[in-house]
Formats: sequence, structure tokens, C-alpha cells
Amino acid sequence: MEFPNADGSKNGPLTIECTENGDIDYDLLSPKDRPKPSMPWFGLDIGGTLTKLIYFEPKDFTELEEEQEKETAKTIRKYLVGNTAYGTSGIRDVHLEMKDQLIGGRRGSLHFIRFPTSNMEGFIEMCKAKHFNSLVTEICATGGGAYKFEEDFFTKVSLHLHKFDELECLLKGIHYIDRHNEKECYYWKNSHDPDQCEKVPFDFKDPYPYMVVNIGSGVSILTVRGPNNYQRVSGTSLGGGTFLGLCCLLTGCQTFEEAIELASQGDNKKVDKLVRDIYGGDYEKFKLSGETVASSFGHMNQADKREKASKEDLARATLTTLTNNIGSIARMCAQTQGLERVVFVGNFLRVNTISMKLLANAMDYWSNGALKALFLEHEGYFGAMGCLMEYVGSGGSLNFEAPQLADH
Ligand SMILES: Nc1ncnc2c1ncn2[C@@H]1O[C@H](COP(=O)(O)OP(=O)(O)O)[C@@H](O)[C@H]1O
Ligand SMILES: CC(C)(COP(=O)(O)O)[C@@H](O)C(=O)NCCC(=O)O
Repeated sequence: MEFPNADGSKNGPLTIECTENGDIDYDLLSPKDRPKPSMPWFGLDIGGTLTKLIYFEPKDFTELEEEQEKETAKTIRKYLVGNTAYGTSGIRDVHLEMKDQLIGGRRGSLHFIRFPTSNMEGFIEMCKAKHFNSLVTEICATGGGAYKFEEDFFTKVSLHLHKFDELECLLKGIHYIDRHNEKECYYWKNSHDPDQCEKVPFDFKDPYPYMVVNIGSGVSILTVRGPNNYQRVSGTSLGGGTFLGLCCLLTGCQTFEEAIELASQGDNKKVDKLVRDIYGGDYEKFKLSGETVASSFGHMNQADKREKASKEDLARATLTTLTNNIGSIARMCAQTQGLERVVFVGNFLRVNTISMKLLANAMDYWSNGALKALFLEHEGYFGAMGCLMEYVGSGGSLNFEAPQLADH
């Protein structure tokens, strides 16, 4: 397939330096050697709840390139970079922008954009309105939606989705972003004490082996022992989507932000039955503190307790229930796999320090300090980042297979 550079030229034969894993190391190539897929560069992750889009904005234009940049590309660049909100539900996470990145021989900024996957129709319409397909005919996409919406993109806006596996992209994205953002990885020190608890940077330069717990709509758990050595060891359907769904049902809230705000004002002890509610104190023989939740939502079978439980308490109990369950599964997996570091990612952790601190404390407490919970600033964007790397790494030589169109 022909895949010209931004200036219309095509790439000649290349001698390419590889890392020991066989990946091309684009930082090692001299600028003239670098195969450049056509601009604009995107990575798209269409998840069960949110779609994540990463856009690379080149900042190293020569005067000639600037002049030659197609009008459509200019319009798209200005639209994406000049706004922080798009339509009714698209948001650019400005605080996550990564400046001065050298990718595929180009220098520029990475922009992080998200919108609800339920608005995919609007996004496709926007691609049409901005004449996106006059610039590119292919886009690298991952997540379940890359499969689900493949036909829609193809028939409605002539865009071919080149599909990549979401977990592979997730790991590629984690490795790229962690290496290029000094303050990406952190942990919560003194997670057992709300007054003393603080966020502390963690040096993740030598990452292997570790476990990744991706808390999206559902949860996937992976062990990672090397750059190309990973395994999906477990998962649970009780994830971020469950928290949001149950919270909407129980409290009438409408958004994730509202659910988290309610939870931050609530007290789960009004809803959950603690060990002390059953034992009158600690269960000493098995070192179970009286403060431990013995039964999530265990008070809610009593009418008087139901009456006293506020929306805030219900939201907090829902958040605590889901978080503790994920933490418990993660801990069992890490111990079975003999791993010490557990990296929690996914948008469930967005604006959600309550769950991060709970997970940090649970990992520490239940493993007697053997396990460390780590967190990453770009939470839910790693799949999209890995996908962008695939696009750039292809040097413009993606092999496209036309989608099998369903009979209607
Ligand atoms: N603005 C938001 N809208 C909906 N859910 C959100 C939002 N911000 C965070 N979340 C949480 O993030 C989860 C989705 O996480 P994400 O990693 O994007 O997964 P997916 O790829 O399945 O969409 C939701 O289920 C919800 O718990
Ligand atoms: C199916 C999924 C990989 C989809 O990823 P997501 O959009 O939730 O990020 C994930 O929801 C998952 O792993 N669910 C748990 C399935 C299970 O192991 O029970």
C-alpha cells in the first residue's frame, strides 16, 4: 500500500536500528532515515465507557512545511489545540499534555482527549464535517470499539480502522509515557493515615516484573515480566462501570464526577457491616481489626439503617465495595504470581484519590508490607498511546484489510 509522507514523497529502503526486543528504536534513527507516516498522528482507544484520543501536534515545522501543510490538517490542528472542549461531551485533559516529545523523528506535543463512547455517532459526524478522510484514510485504533465500530467508520466516513490489541497497546503506552514523563509514576505514602497520607514520586525505570490492574468498565489483570512477555492472568466484571452504574441507580446521580463528589461526602460505615458490628471489637484470633468491613452493604437489610443512609453514604459504600473487591483480587493475583509491584491504571482512578488510597492501604495491609501499589498520572490513556506508537512505528506501511461488512 502507498503511504506518502506529509510532503507527498515516499520512503526509500532503510537500514533500521532495533532494540534487543526487535522493536525499532526511533530515537536512534537520524531524522532523514525516519519513515514518517502522514500527518496527523492519532492513537484511538474506543473503550466500553470512554473513547480516548491522543493527538500529536508537530511543533518543528520548517517554513516550507508550514506553507505546505494542507488546509484540512491546519483546521484539525487548530480545532484540537485551540479548544479544551469539543461538542457537548469531548474534553481535552490539558493538565496531562506532554510537551517537547521526540516521536518518529518529529518534535511536538501530545494532547489527551476523551469523550463518552456512547457519543461515537457524533464523533463520526465530526470527522465527516472536518473532512478528515481527505487527510488520512487509516487510523490506528484499539479497545473493543475498534471492532464494534469498524464498519461504521468505514461506511460513514471512509476511514479504515487498523486494529491493535488493547492490552498490548496498554503496555506499550505505559512504557512510553513512563519513560518520557519524569513524574509519571507515584505511590501513596502513609496510606493508612488520612492526615499523613501523601503522594510520592516512584522511580519505575527498572519496571520488571510487575502486575498491571486496568480498571476501566471492567477489570483486566496482567503480569508483565519483560517488554514482550506478558499474560492476562485474571479479570473481573465488577469494575468502574459497575461503580458508576450502581451509583446512578442508588443515588440518582448522573455523572462519574458527581458520583465521586457524593462519595467524598459520605460514610460507608452507615451502610457496610464492620467486624466490630458483629464481634463488638476486633476478631483477634485472625487479626481482623474491628474497623474492617465484614459485609459490604450488610446494614441495608434493616429498614431503620436504610432510612438513615444518605445518598452520600450509599455512594461511598459503593466505591468502597468495588475498590476493596478489586484490591483483594489484585493482591491474590500478585501473591500467586510472586510479584511485589502492582500498577493500577484506568479511568476509574480519575479524580478518585479515595480509591487510590484504599488500594494502596489494602495492598500494604493485607500483604504485611510485601506489596506496593503504584499509580500513573495518565491513568486511562495508555491504550491510546500504545496505538499512536503503532501508527508512528509503522512508518506508514500498515497493511490494511477491508472490514467484513455485515449483511443488512
Ligand atoms: N467522565 C467520565 N465518564 C464516565 N466514566 C468515567 C469518567 N471518568 C472516569 N470514569 C470511570 O472510568 C471508567 C472507564 O474507564 P476507562 O479506563 O476509560 O475504561 P473503558 O476503556 O472501558 O472505557 C468508567 O466506568 C468510570 O468508572
Ligand atoms: C472485556 C474487557 C477487556 C474490556 O476492556 P474495558 O473496555 O473494560 O477497558 C474488560 O472489561 C474485562 O477484562 N472485563 C472482565 C472480564 C472478566 O475477566 O470477567
